[in-house]
Amino acid sequence: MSEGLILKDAAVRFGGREVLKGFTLAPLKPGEVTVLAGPNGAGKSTLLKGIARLAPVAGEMVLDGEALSSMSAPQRARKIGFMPQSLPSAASLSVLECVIAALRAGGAHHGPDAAEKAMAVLTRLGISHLALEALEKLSGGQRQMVSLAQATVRDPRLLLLDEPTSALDLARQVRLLSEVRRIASEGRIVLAVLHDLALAARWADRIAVLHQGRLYAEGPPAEVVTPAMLAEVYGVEARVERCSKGALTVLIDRELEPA
Ligand SMILES: Nc1ncnc2c1ncn2[C@@H]1O[C@H](COP(=O)(O)OP(=O)(O)OP(=O)(O)O)[C@@H](O)[C@H]1O
Repeated sequence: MSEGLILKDAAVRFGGREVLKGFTLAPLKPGEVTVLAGPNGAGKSTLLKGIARLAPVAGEMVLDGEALSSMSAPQRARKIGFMPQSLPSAASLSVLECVIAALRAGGAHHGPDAAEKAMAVLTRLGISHLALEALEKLSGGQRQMVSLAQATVRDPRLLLLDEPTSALDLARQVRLLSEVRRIASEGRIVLAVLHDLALAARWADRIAVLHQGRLYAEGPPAEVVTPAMLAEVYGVEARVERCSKGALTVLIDRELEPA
């Protein structure tokens, strides 16, 4: 059995419009973090939803040798953790209850150890002090950390993250991405949408750039994040500078006139 996630010719149509067009990626391997980047409306969330079977997707999607389309919903829930772009807002539940509900969504952990497991995840993410707070009272950044707790509490084989750092301050961005790297290092597969390419370059093994529903480029960050890509895909004139430890700085000089 081949381990990893295979995405071949993924396509999504909404009405008559083709949003994702024959998207194929080199196999995503356990232990690796792949960042999916691209401009607004490129199709990134649609691809993640398609993998999680929350959007009507065609093409081949195979996880550890098994087609996602042939799995039952509970099987998929056990194998895939999905952190959506929109933050959780189940107002009447506490943080702990939300995370326990996410744990039970996979069909396992109905016993008293569910609370213990949920608390362990909250502690790892540094938000155990929020356990008994109502979700509606949390800040956007706090809710985003709860959303990660929900996506990871079932120890999924495949973790899909849609702009997981968009509401986080600098320290919590590092905390979240460190946790994501730790999860990957346990032999899990991670695919995350990030807009911040410098952040992506610092934390990802590979970056895939989606442009107008198609794969534009993929590879190690230093090979993918180039002034030519930034001009063609994002329409900006930019400089890319290498820093220490392989990190990149992206300096945007101006928006280019449309061709
Ligand atoms: N349910 C839907 N019905 C119709 N069109 C949709 C639906 N969901 C997304 N789209 C369209 O698909 C295109 C891609 O949207 P998607 O949300 O995947 O983009 P994205 O790359 O995640 O963008 P962003 O960076 O702004 O979050 C957009 O043009 C959007 O309007």
